[in-house]
Amino acid sequence: ELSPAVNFALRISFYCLLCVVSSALTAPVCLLVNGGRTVKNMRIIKTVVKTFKYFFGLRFEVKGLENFKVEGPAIIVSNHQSILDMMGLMEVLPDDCVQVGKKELMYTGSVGLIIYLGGVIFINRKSTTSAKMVMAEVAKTMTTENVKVWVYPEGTRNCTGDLLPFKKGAFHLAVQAQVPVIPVVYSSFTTFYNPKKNLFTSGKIKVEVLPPIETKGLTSDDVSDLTDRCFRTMRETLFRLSGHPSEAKESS
Ligand SMILES: CCCCCCCCCCCCCCC(=O)SCCNC(=O)CCNC(=O)[C@H](O)C(C)(C)COP(=O)(O)OP(=O)(O)OC[C@H]1O[C@@H](n2cnc3c(N)ncnc32)[C@H](O)[C@@H]1OP(=O)(O)O
Ligand SMILES: CCCCCCCC/C=C\CCCCCCCC(=O)OC[C@@H](O)COP(=O)(O)O
Repeated sequence: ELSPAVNFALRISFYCLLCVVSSALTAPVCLLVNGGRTVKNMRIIKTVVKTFKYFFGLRFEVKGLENFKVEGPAIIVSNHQSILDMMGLMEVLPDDCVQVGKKELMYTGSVGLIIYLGGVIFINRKSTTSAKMVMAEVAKTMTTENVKVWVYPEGTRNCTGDLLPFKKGAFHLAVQAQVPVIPVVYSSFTTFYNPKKNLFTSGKIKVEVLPPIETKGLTSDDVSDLTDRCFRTMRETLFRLSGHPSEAKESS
């Protein structure tokens, strides 16, 4: 019987190896099929990544996919718990949707290459000015190229079972492009995944795509309210999906 620490390290290493090897094998396919960096590669990447859950005994229960069916572009915002989120992302990712990621991801070898080929938008989190410039450019191109953009508004991974305060970039982007915000919430991983306790077992993840929040007519003055509204809705949903004790009491 392996100790929990060894077992955890082995499972995480296997996950990373799977990402590295699959990326190395998928990158040439993307290049052959689509010729270079394009969001179309995400369809190929998605097909590969959707098989990963079977290796780890993870199950996804998805509700509200119909909420993605908005006409034209949108900003999708979701909670970010772990590097495992990549599986949950690919489970529901709509076509023609790119993600915003930290630029450090570009330097992860084959994984960086596949992320680059998939059209991920890289931002420098250490420079608000340059991040804002990149986001403003995205606001323009998402309309002309008709793509959706997926942002993790917490800006970093957080596996506490709660949300970190939201950064405002995603909501500025939505208002600048006058496109709806679609929140997506994943139930807390804490029952089956906790790096501090060396816990990583099989488990079920509930996912809910919430109704789009319109931003037509909103200006930069409304960004804070929009951010708060999304935060509150997503936090309530997170607690409901995760069976949070205080929420469970309130709703019973
Ligand atoms: C085959 C197997 C292969 C595997 C392949 C898998 C592929 C999957 C790819 C998955 C990629 C996932 C990547 C995930 C990540 O990397 S998450 C981390 C990076 N993402 C983010 O950080 C996004 C969220 N962050 C933001 O939106 C921030 O707001 C940011 C733009 C980065 C700026 O950060 P910061 O300075 O910390 O921000 P604040 O929000 O506090 O803003 C400061 C003030 O500036 C104002 N602001 C912000 N943005 C804008 C804007 N666009 N226009 C105008 N003004 C803006 C903001 O309002 C603040 O001012 P006030 O306080 O309101 O006065
Ligand atoms: C051949 C060279 C090998 C290099 C090693 C590469 C190892 C890569 C291992 C695993 C890849 C996991 C999938 C990556 C996609 C998930 C993106 C992600 O979750 O990034 C974290 C970022 O959102 C927030 O960063 P921080 O929480 O602030 O930090």
